[in-house]
Amino acid sequence: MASLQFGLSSSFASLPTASCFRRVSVRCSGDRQVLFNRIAPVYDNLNDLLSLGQHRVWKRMAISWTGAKEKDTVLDICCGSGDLTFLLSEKVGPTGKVIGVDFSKEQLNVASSRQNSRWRACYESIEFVEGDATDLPFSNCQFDAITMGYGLRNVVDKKKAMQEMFRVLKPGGKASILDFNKSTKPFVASFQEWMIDNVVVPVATGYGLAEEYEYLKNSIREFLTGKELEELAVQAGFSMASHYEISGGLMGNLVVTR
Ligand SMILES: C/C(=C\Cc1cc(O)c2ccccc2c1O)CCC[C@H](C)CCC[C@H](C)CCCC(C)C
Ligand SMILES: C[S@@+](CC[C@H](N)C(=O)[O-])C[C@H]1O[C@@H](n2cnc3c(N)ncnc32)[C@H](O)[C@@H]1O
Repeated sequence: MASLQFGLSSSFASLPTASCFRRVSVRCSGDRQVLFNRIAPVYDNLNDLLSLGQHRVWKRMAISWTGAKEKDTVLDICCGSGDLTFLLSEKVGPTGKVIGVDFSKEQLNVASSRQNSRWRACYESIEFVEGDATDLPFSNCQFDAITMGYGLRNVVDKKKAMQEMFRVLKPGGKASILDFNKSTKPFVASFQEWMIDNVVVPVATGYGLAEEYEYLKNSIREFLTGKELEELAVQAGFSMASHYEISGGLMGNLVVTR
């Protein structure tokens, strides 16, 4: 046995170590949790750099579609570092209530640091909560409005996430779901993938996060088209569902009404 082990170990000795084949598996929820924990320290800066700041425009559009107003109680699902959570708090003000929920501890740590580092009265209304979009720790009909920015595409069970969104939203309330658009136009899809391959991943490689950002391409390929997202929302019980393409179809925003 020893010789066999020796033989095996000696033949393996010349092979590259497993770490050379480090591939980031992102098939299951736990893998995605690890991925977003890993990118948390650079996530905001890379979004600004790689979208030339445009992602802030897209997020403000998503907020405007919620109809959130002063004194509302609102929820940001898959809040990450809190971009949409902070924008919601500016809408509902200090008399409103905003909850940001995410399952990545590191993303929530960044969000809390941002909340503590720049004081605004409306930020006092924000609470960051660790939780899963497919099993929200909230009551039925608790929220006047909901946002979900670049989250649904990353959730493994999208149907359950949509059902949970329906459950916690008040009747007549709106949810605004911003994400990459899975375009049905070949040129748009090709441009999206070219940008990821030739701009996004090379830049991310400089941060040691090539595989984490390579995930983007397949996550969009495996996502739902705008029409399919509308169908998913209606199946979950929403009375209205409209998907709007933005920035030439690179991004999309689904607006649903309970
Ligand atoms: C805010 C944006 C993306 C957030 C985001 C979502 C994810 O699912 C990820 C998964 C894994 C790693 C990172 C992310 C992630 O950052 C959108 C803007 C940032 C994008 C990374 C840049 C996308 C570039 C566009 C394809 C083309 C932009 C053209 C023009 C500059 C507007
Ligand atoms: C691309 S980030 C988006 C963050 C933020 N909404 C924004 O617009 O920048 C996706 C976030 O979704 C979270 N996420 C993915 N799947 C989740 C799930 N099942 N439950 C809770 N959070 C999840 C990740 O941890 C990550 O913070």
